[in-house]
Amino acid sequence: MDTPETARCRLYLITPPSIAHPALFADELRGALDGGDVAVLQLRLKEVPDDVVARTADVLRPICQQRGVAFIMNDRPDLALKLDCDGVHVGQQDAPYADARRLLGPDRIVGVTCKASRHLAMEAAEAGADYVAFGAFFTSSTKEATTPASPDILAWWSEIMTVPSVAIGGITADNCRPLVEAGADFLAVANGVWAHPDGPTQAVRRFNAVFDACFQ
Ligand SMILES: Cc1ncc(COP(=O)(O)OP(=O)(O)O)c(N)n1
Ligand SMILES: Cc1ncsc1CCOP(=O)(O)O
Ligand SMILES: [Mg+2]
Repeated sequence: MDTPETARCRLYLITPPSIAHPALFADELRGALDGGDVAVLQLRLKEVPDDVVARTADVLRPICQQRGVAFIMNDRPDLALKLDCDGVHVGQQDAPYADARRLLGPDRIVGVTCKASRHLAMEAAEAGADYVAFGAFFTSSTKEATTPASPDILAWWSEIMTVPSVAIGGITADNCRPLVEAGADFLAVANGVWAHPDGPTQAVRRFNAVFDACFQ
């Protein structure tokens, strides 16, 4: 997740909210990864029993890790460790950053939701978070209750901080350009890839075409 100041923006995929058949979703994931550069896949299954999360992780993690894509668990530092994930993403209602770091050690990734708060982001970065996540930038069909964020926060952050930023919330290949131009290091996307009318491969290709256009 290293991002020098001028680094090209990268995709941070988030799984759909439910995965009924991990083997079928694995094919969609392979298709998405065939579409171009992807930095991260976050496994985000809410209110699903741990054994189901574990079985899903065991199918998806090797696909990611074989292709150099970091595999991140949402919400649960304990599962991230148990299932040998590359890291965890924690929100303000989840385990505190310090607890996640203590459990996962210095080498795994710990990212923190900061909504639209400069204060939360400064706190997380000073505590040692590997990235700070801002959003939602657009209406999300994946998560209803969100805090509206404006691209200004990405521009402010990239001016003064080196810790990478992740932008999230309703992002598509068609609306993402202002976020990339404002300095987002990563775009976290669920629906904009898995529900793209032309499929995940094309979606990833189109995001990367926008990144190419902004970083040439
Ligand atoms: C990259 C990234 N950013 C933000 C979130 C949201 O986390 P949180 O606020 O804990 O909400 P839930 O995802 O748990 O519903 C995220 N998951 N990933
Ligand atoms: C987890 C989360 N947090 C804020 S918006 C969001 C959902 C992201 O999914 P989508 O890209 O489909 O809006
Ligand atoms: Mg959470």
